Amino acid sequence: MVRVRGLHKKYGDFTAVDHIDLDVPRGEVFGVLGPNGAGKTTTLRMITGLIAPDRGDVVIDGHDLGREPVNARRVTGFIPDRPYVYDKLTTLEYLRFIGGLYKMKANHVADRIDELLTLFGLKEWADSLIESFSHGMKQRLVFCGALLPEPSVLVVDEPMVGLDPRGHRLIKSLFRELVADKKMSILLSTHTLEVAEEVCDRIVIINHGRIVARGSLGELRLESGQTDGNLEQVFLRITEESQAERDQAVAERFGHEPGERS
Ligand SMILES: Nc1ncnc2c1ncn2[C@@H]1O[C@H](COP(=O)(O)OP(=O)(O)OP(=O)(O)O)[C@@H](O)[C@H]1O
Repeated sequence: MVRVRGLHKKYGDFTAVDHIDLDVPRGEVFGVLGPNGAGKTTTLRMITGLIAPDRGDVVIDGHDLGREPVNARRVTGFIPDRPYVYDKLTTLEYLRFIGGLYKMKANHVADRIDELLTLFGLKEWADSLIESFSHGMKQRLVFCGALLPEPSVLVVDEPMVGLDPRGHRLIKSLFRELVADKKMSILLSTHTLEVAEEVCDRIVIINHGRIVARGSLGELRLESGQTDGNLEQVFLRITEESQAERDQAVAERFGHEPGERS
């Protein structure tokens, strides 16, 4: 499970993530939604330990990321928004390299690789150089690499980019299968709201680095007043309302600056 408390990150004077609290139990797909620049990637990268927060705590399966970074990362799989892979390796070399990093036993690595390449339709490219792969094939390979060590927490940033419709279907059903036996938690950020609607048990909506709504789709519908709406309608209503509240707060604050009063 994932427990996040008071996560905060500034870039210079700009606050990218502002006091985020999250709890993701095992067996749950948890969606992190928000407009461009809302702070989703920064939040997910802090949860995986790739960016250090200015303040706040992240605990992964009982391991505090600040105090036990290796133990916390050992159980975390990360699929970033762009597939960074070593182009000059073959599929097998790349996956064996990952197995080595996680100190997996060679026969277990071989079994897992076979299983994952079959699942992701890459078996016939096992000996091909990654540089010959399309964007979607690289994305499938990144999924294989992240799942190889059987993480208990999977953090996924924009998983659908580059995938064809068959890939979309595979990933959506895979997410539900991975959490079905309650051994894994998935934290997922996406702009593809149809995917979030289909796979997420609960959702937070972030805007300007802050959580502006959280709950199941049903709860978000109630909160937004869009009781029959789909997630897109609910998302647009909530983000528009939070933007209007923010604009009003800024106007009130700066509209009453001493120098501007008559
Ligand atoms: N390294 C950095 N230096 C300065 N500002 C940054 C840096 N990384 C992110 N930001 C800023 O922090 C804010 C949040 O960025 P982030 O990438 O987390 O947003 P996001 O919600 O993932 O957006 P998108 O949906 O467009 O991918 C943005 O305004 C971005 O410009």
